[in-house]
Parts: sequence; C-alpha cells; structure tokens
Amino acid sequence: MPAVLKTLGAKAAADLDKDLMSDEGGYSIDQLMELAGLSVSQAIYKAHPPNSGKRILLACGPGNNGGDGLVAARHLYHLGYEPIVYYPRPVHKPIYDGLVKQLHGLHIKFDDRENFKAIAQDSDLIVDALFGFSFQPPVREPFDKAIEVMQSGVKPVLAVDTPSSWHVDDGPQDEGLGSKYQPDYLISLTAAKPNVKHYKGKRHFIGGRFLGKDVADKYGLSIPDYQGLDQIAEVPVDIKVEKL
Ligand SMILES: NC(=O)C1=CN([C@@H]2O[C@H](COP(=O)(O)OP(=O)(O)OC[C@H]3O[C@@H](n4cnc5c(N)ncnc54)[C@H](O)[C@@H]3O)[C@@H](O)[C@H]2O)[C@H](O)CC1
Ligand SMILES: [K+]
Repeated sequence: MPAVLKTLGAKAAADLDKDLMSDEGGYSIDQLMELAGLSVSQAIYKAHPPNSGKRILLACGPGNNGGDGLVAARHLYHLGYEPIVYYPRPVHKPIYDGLVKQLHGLHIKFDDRENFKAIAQDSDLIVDALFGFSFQPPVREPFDKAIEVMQSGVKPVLAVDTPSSWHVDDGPQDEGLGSKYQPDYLISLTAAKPNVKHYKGKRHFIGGRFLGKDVADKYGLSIPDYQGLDQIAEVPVDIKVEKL
C-alpha cells in the first residue's frame, strides 16, 4: 500500500461509478452492488470473525448503500453468521425487491421495530449501511435514532463506504446528531472518501478488486495490494490522506 491514501469526493465517486456502468464500461449496478456487498462481508469476517459473535445487525438505508448491506447480509449467512436486517424504508425497485426476496428465501430475520436500541442490544456488531456518498444532511427519521445508537457505542460498528451522517468531504458535523459518531471499523468501496481523515476507528479496509488499471489511472487511484482470495485490502489507519 502506498504511503499516501488517495480519496474521491462525492462527485468523483459518482462519476467513477457512471464510467463503470457506461456503454464502454459494461458493468450493471447489480454487479457493482454484489461486489460491494461481498467486500463488506469479507471486512466483517476479518474485523469480527464468527467467534466474536454471530449476530450481525445490518442497518440498511433507502439507497445503494443500503443495497450493499442487503447483499452483505446474504453473504454473511453463507459464512455462518446470523444476520438481522433493519430496513425500515424499503424502496420498491427490482434490484432491492430481488435482494429482499433472496434474504426471505434464506429465512433471514428482518426487524424494523421503532426501538433501534432494543434491536441493537440483541446483536454483536452493527453494520452501518444507511447512507453512502449521496447523503445530504440533516438525517431524517427514522434513521436519526439509528445514528444516535451507533454513536452511543452500545455495540461495535462497521461503516460501509462512509460513516452515515458525515459529510462526504468534511466529516462529522461540529455539533448535534452524528458529531461524536466514530465507527470502530470502516470499509471504503473502490476508493476512500475525503472524510476518512476524521476516522479514528481501529481498522480500515478498501474493497474493489475488480477495478482495472485504466479506470484507476483516470481517477489517480492506486490499486491496493490484494492478497490471496481477498476482495479487500487493509489500509493503516494513520496513513496520510490526499483528496484528488
Ligand atoms: N463503487 C462501488 O463500489 C459501489 C458503491 N455503491 C454504494 O452506493 C452508495 C451510493 O448510493 P446512492 O444510491 O447514490 O446513495 P446513498 O445510499 O448514499 O443514499 C441516498 C439515499 O438516501 C436518501 N437520503 C439522502 N439523504 C438523506 C437524509 N438526510 N435522510 C434520509 N434519507 C436520505 C436518498 O433519498 C437516497 O434514497 C455508495 O456510497 C456505495 O455504498 C453501489 O452499490 C455501487 C457500487
Ligand atoms: K454508511
């Protein structure tokens, strides 16, 4: 891993996804989401192996970050975990409906009780898949309760792509909801986001072992040194951060 971590702001990250899904890029959103969710499941396996507690609460938001969480829930089941899905605002598009059906087919538990704290207390790890790089503050209900609970430190948290409620470039708000939110683990998808400079957690992973050199070069990214069968690579948490 190079000595400097290059990051992509919200617009650049969205542009990169658009390039991948262009006629020339040839990817579909389903494929990218599948790869993202698979990476998330591997980061969980590394940071919180099944013998640390199998009950993984996946807090899924209404966009593609939530979709990554739904995909991860399926992979976690097959890795021997007991996923529990909190998905209080399902969006009825074929991609999300299909992912939900796949989880029902595995009898994975959904728990959308208003009392997110009670749901969290029954879990060993919370996965923050509420919002990714398209988040616009402030957080609307019912997701505000989930942010409060994740911020309280009641259970360890792994954030998907970016800690939800943080500004993608600037990080946490100075005060109010989410200002003290610090997940224990983070997996950045394809590239870290600039707000990673505010991340003070224990471990940071990058997922995206499908990105080719041409696209990486276009966005000034370095391809991490992936090992073995891993879809993810670990980045030192004290690495110097550079916005492209
Ligand atoms: N490159 C990759 O590897 C891939 C990453 N993916 C993931 O997709 C997200 C970005 O997804 P997007 O659908 O653009 O948006 P978000 O999930 O970030 O959230 C938008 C969603 O949330 C709603 N919303 C926005 N602000 C608020 C708010 N303040 N309160 C409540 N709701 C809000 C908005 O209406 C939308 O519905 C990226 O970070 C990755 O995690 C993809 O899987 C593709 C591959
Ligand atoms: K998130």
